[in-house]
Amino acid sequence: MRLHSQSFRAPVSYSTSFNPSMERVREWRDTLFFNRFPGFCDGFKEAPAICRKEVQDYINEVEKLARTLYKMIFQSLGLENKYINTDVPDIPRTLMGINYYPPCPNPSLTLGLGSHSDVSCLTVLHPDSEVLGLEINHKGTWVPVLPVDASAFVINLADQVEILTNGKYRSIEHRVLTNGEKARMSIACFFGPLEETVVAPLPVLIDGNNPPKYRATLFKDYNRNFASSRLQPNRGTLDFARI
Ligand SMILES: O=C(O)CCC(=O)C(=O)O
Ligand SMILES: [Fe+2]
Repeated sequence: MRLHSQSFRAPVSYSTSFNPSMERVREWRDTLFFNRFPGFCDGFKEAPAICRKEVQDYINEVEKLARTLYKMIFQSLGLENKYINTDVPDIPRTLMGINYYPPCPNPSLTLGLGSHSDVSCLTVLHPDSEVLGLEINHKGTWVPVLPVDASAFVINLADQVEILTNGKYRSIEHRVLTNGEKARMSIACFFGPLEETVVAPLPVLIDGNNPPKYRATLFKDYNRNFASSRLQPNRGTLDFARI
C-alpha cells in the first residue's frame, strides 16, 4: 500500500480504479501506474527494482510505435509531414497501467473496468491473450475484442484525436468484464500532450462544410474533468469540449 495514490501526477502509483471515491459499485481491478511526465517526473526510473528494466525496455519500444502510429493517423487524412510536425501537438506524456483483474465471485454485480473512452490521444494496449474481457461498443452493441495472437496490440483512438480531427476519427468506447474463474492481465500505455497544451480541431480540417464540433480546451482542464468525475459512459468525457 506504500504506493497507493489517486494522483495522475505521482511517478509510480497503485490504485483500484480510476476514481474509487466516485464509484457506486467498486470496480474489480488493481493497477500499477508509471507516469512519464517530461520536465516533472519519470516513473519508469523509479519503478520497483524487480521490474525496472522490463518496464523501461517495454515502454521505450511502445513509445516509438505510438509516435509512428500517431503521425500516420494525420498522414491518412492527407496532411503534409511539415504541417504535422509543426501544428499537431506532440505526445510526450506517457502513462502506463499494468492491470490485474482478479477472479470475481459474482461477475454479474460489477465490471473490471466500466464503460469509458480513453482521454488522451492514443492507447497501445496489450490485452490478455487467454482471458477475454475487453469489449468495444460498436454502434450500440458490445463486441468482445478477440485476441489475434499473444503478441498483438490493440490500439485505441482516444478523445484528443477525435477533437484534433474534428470527429473524422472517433474515440472508442470500451469496458472490461469480470471473469468468475480466471484472473486477467493487461498493459495499457496512454500517450498524450503536455498539460499546458491547448487542443482544438486542426484548422486545416475546418471549413464551411465542416464547422468545428469541439472548442479549444487546455489538456490539463480536460484531464481534471475526467479525474474528478465518475467514469463516463457514452463517451461522455467528450462533452467537456463538445460545442
Ligand atoms: O484491460 C483492458 O483490456 C483495457 C484497459 C483500459 O481500457 C484502460 O486501462 O483504460
Ligand atoms: Fe481504456
